[in-house]
Amino acid sequence: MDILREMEIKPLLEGWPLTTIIVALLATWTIYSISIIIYRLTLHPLAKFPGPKIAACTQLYEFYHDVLRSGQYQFLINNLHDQYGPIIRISPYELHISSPDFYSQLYTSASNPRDKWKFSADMVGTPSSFFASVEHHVHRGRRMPLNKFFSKKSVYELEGRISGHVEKLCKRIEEFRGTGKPLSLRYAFAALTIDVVSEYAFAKSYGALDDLDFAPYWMDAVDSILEGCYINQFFPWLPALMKNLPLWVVEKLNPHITTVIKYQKDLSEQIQTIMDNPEQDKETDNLTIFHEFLTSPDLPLADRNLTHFTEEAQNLIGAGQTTTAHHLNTTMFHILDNADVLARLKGELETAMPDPRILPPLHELENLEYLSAVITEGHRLSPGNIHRLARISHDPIPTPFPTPTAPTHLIPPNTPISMSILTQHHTPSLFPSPKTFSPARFLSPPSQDLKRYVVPYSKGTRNCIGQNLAQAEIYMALAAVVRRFEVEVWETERGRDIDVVFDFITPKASRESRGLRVLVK
Ligand code: HEM
Repeated sequence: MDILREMEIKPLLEGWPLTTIIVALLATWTIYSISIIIYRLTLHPLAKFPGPKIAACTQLYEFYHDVLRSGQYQFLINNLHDQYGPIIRISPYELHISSPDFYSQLYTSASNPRDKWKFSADMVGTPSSFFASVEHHVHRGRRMPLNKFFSKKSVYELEGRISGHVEKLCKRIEEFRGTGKPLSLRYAFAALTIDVVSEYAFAKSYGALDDLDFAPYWMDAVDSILEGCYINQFFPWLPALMKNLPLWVVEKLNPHITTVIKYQKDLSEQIQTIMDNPEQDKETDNLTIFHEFLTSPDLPLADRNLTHFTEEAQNLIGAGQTTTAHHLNTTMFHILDNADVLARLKGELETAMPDPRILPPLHELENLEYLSAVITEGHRLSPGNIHRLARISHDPIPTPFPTPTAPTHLIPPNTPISMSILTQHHTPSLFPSPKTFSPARFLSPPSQDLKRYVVPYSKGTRNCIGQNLAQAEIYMALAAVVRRFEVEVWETERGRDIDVVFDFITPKASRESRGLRVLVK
């Protein structure tokens, strides 16, 4: 075979100078690229949809804005909607929609299944997790065992685990009272959320609230993993390669990763112990997600292994920590930054918590009208997940927005279609002055209708599995901190420290941001 191949190729190339071969290859590549571009602009099923031509021609446009400019495409997409309308082509393959009424058509229940787009599933570098499962049925099988664990009922049952950590947070805040020493609420809240999610899911708190400085390395580690999300997307083989590199090389490339690797090792050991004896702890309070996985008939056999469990655990920690901490940090800033909001919230909490030392049960806090409005407005103004969430329908979807260039009103099947929570929450026709923090917009009678457009946890089969846990943390922490402490914002500016300027799936403020810092009086 080899001799035959040599005989065919050799005479063909013999006598050709190297430059001629390179020029021929380049010419072939150029002709191929031009043909692809012409196809994408003319005959491609998405050719009729509006949007910048450069985005339709090549994904390098997205690469430029998300990889080279660090998570900037989402913000540009918002501006592109002003220019091109509610449905736009943002890459050769993907459409983005800004019409809030389309949300429930895209993020649907199991009776109208959607797949995830592999390109966006690759962002987190955990291919065997349910978050990154592409096909609807694979996702269902992997997520099913945990649905019960994170249900509203389970959260109520485990309320004590959460409030215990809120009490610990308050004790730590107390240490700063009257000292004149600034307290980083950003790291304090992040410590709370990592302790809660680790205790809730793995029955083993990471003890970040016990650390003198609130273990900032946890948040920094999760942040640094998330900053790599676009690299993972464009080079999906990279996370697997990193896992196989010697530790010292990985540490050189990303010093924050040491915490994560150590934590993954701890987690693997804990999982292995449970795998060796899944019946252990069954009668105690120490049930973990791994017990659920191992004893659930729903989890496919192929997924009952250490790699799968570790990836699920890693996602829960990452998703559970930064998102909830972001809400607490941002919302607390806006409460303190708006004297009337603070006064009204304190008034409501004084009635609900006559003895500030006693935190009412969660269901009572959830019935407080103003606290609920503040929390919803916090989600609206600065949602914890701002990246566009792409879904694929195997059937064509009718679009309600006719455009001169897309007269068929049908989105072709198998097209990645995305919407973004940030775009939706900042729609001025629904939320006038969208950048203003105004809980009152959710108080007047039309508010119930307005609330359905606030979708911080997304919708449909792939909505946030941890939303009941997150809501519980947020209600308890805000109620306790606002009722018990007089705090004053310290050297924190909205533009520099709070407002979001990067989309790394979760939102991030400027590089100079130190988060919310306060003095406790
Ligand atoms: C304010 C807090 C939170 C916000 C705003 C939030 C937001 C979201 C959103 C928008 C999604 C959908 C992502 C997608 O479609 O790709 C999601 C998924 C997810 N969230 Fe959350 N989340 C929060 C808290 C939590 C917590 C506390 C946990 C952990 C217990 C968690 C675990 C997850 C997981 C595992 C998924 C993947 C669900 C799936 O693919 O089926 N989240 N979250």
